[in-house]
Amino acid sequence: MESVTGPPAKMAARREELTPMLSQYFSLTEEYDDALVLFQVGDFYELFCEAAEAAARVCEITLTQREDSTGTYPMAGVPIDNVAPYVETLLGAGYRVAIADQVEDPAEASGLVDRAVTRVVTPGTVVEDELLAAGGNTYLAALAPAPDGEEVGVAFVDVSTGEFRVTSARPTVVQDELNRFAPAEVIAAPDLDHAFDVEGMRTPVPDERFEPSTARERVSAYVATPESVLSGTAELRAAGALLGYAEYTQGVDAGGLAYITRLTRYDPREGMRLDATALRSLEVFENREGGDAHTLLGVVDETSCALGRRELTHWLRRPLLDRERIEARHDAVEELTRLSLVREEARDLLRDVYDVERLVTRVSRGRANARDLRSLKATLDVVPELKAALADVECDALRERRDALDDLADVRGLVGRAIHPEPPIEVTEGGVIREGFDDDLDDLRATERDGREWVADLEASERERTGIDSLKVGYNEVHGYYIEVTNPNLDAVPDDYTRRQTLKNSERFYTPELKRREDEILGAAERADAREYRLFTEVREEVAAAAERVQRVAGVLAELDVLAALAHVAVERDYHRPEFGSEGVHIEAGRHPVVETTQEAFVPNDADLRERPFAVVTGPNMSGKSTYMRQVALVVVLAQVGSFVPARRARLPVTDAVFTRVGASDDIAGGHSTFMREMAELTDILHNATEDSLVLLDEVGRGTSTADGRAIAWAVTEFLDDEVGATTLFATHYHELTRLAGDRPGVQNLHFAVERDGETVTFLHSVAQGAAEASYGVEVARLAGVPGTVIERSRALLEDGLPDEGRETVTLEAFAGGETVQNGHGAANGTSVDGGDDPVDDSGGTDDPDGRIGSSASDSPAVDGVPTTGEGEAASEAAAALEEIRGLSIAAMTPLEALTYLHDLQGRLDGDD
Ligand SMILES: Nc1ncnc2c1ncn2[C@@H]1O[C@H](COP(=O)(O)OP(=O)(O)OP(=O)(O)O)[C@@H](O)[C@H]1O
Repeated sequence: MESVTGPPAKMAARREELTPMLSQYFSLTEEYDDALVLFQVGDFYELFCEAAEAAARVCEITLTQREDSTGTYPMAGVPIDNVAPYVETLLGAGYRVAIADQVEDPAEASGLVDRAVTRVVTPGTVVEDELLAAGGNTYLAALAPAPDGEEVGVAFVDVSTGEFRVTSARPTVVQDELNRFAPAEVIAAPDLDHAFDVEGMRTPVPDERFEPSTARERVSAYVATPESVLSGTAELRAAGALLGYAEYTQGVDAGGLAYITRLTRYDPREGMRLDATALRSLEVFENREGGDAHTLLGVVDETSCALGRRELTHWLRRPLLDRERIEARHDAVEELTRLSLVREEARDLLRDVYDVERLVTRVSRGRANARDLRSLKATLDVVPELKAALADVECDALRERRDALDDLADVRGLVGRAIHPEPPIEVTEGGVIREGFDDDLDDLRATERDGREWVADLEASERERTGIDSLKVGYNEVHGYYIEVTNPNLDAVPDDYTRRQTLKNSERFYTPELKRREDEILGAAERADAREYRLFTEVREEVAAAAERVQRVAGVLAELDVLAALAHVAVERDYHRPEFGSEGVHIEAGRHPVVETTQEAFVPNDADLRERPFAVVTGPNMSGKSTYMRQVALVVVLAQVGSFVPARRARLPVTDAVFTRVGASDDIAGGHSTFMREMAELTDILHNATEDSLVLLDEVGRGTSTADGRAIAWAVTEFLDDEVGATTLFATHYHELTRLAGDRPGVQNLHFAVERDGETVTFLHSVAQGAAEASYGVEVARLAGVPGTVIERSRALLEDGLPDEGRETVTLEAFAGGETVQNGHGAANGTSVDGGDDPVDDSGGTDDPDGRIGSSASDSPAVDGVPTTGEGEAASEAAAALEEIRGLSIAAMTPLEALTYLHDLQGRLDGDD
């Protein structure tokens, strides 16, 4: 980023000559040198010099010139009333924004108005409602290494809700946690060696924030004995630095974030390992295009309020491992599926629940207005009703939650008595406090009211007294109350009228009594407004003192909302309660929770992985392989989240991790080649999967040559079966893998069959035992219209193997852009490897170290036996073709595209097209 934060160079050069206001601006930019300072001048926030230019560019606002003794410089401003969208744009462009407010009433300032930074807005510390997604979380994270360097402490806070979590673990686990929480901003200790992969902004902070003594002091401001909550200095440093930085951004002193009451240390092993790759490929939160339509969250999110939605996201992000806890959730869901009236009543009541987690943080920060307090009360009013609705529930999980609901009668009562039911947004202009709450206030308002009534009656009485029928009594801001008499009636004006204002057709007057009343009314109103504000802040502080209790209630409401939502989904979508056992995965009539909602007739499928936990899944493209594999994983995930599952019956082991290596995920943006990425993901699985894990492999080895890919796939299967014992579903086009089932008792073949009727092929989408036929690719090619001769030739080659095996051939090394190890097996000749052959065998390859083709084009298998049009021409055509092939991205092509391309190429080499 260009250096537009910090003090402007131009001002630095002429520091002494700056006007007092710009000098103040300059000091603030020096102090907050990692942010753009928005400097309040009246109703605008202004920026100057380079900062103004940057803001003008990013926010598309007008740049103006300002002139003083130091010369001219650019200035840009945004209205205070509508600052949120600009802040959002600046954050989006990678800036932090320091809000420098006037902290003194300009009317009372003797000279320059005092200004101070009241808030630094950064991506991870946003609290403004306009900038936050409802029902989501925005996390800030801090990382600090343990003294032994083995573990890393990591802390997360959501400044808008007060959620605070700390843990420490090995770097790979910490990386998983970072993926799970996806913090919008991260700070790291200076001695952190390990590089973590995060998308959020990395913010440098002063080293001392991470010093153990500073950090300890900071944490102590929130929990009496940090050691009772945290384990080890890494956690302490991370937590302390995080709190320090969060306080800095909110402009408060140590301990000032009073609503952070739940500093929780957690163990990452409490949750199923579900890394970013798995979350992505299972489309839990985002679909493959990055949108939120057609995701697991989208299907099961039947929550009624933002609290519930946020909680559900947590649950999905961290499925449980503890069977008791999981089953307690299932008990609750089950009971709620039965008690449909209770469920629907609860869901209805929960719709009136506001986002109290955020409300209460606003209350604690002294930012809540009277409407917020009313919303809080409206939410708390739900509690007794909800308790009543749940009066007869029986399972422990629901009873415990119901009983944990504190209806906070004191807080509700206070807000109910004190705050007007429909208060204005402003809290300084009266109308906020209810009558009857405070005698002094009532007296003041009575005086005001009496005065106004007297004025209201004045018109009639003065008309009568003066006999002027057109006489009017009015009020304006500048002159106050007046009696208006039109020019023709001026003769009738009594002596006690004093002239106040002359208009074109009339004169305005006041009387001594009117003046006295006016002073009384205005004085009473002003004092009443001030008193109301004081009373309001007192009420707000009293509510803030109950923040921890409110947050606990919010937590229980959130859980009840999720349980009711899951029960609703179970009923609506015909999900059933899964059981747990140790025999292995067994799902009867399972469905893909998302695909079934988009498909007119979804075909349910069984998955029996008890005896043979490793399944090689074959079948043509589009037959349903990956849908099937994902549905098994999603059933497992949903079960451990505490949900019922889309299956007639499911008996499952508790799974410690779901790993996926699905599709040749294009990670061009990430700078890795597809194949490298694929192998990196595979490495992670092979190292970390256990016999309690579920592994999905889809098309492993696709990014390299067929021979390499097949060899890797074979070896991976052996390793997972022999060494790991994980439950595995492996979809592959390498048909020879199906032979493994013959030798290995733990491996089974499953396939997706299609029904053929003459020219038409119907995908049945149903899984069956055994391997698919090998020639589906050729079949699909035929359906797509590849010429008959090519099809016949392909069939012949499939059966007999490619001609001239052992001769130098075009190796697929060229296809992979030179990144693979050359292997002698050509693209297709592997299909002829018979039963006894070891597919990893590297014999019979070319020796050409460059991996280029050998002698002439006529050596290539594709032109075998085809007359050439002339040696020289053919050679140059072949060279051009090879060059083209080298540039191809095979991994990005479908088999059909590859086949069509080969066909065209053949035509060109034949010279007859
Ligand atoms: N059980 C099912 N019932 C109905 N339709 C299904 C079913 N499974 C899959 N489909 C439909 O078939 C389409 C293709 O499924 P899927 O992507 O799982 O096939 P695939 O065999 O993995 O294909 P490829 O090998 O090309 O990746 C899906 O988008 C879905 O619309």
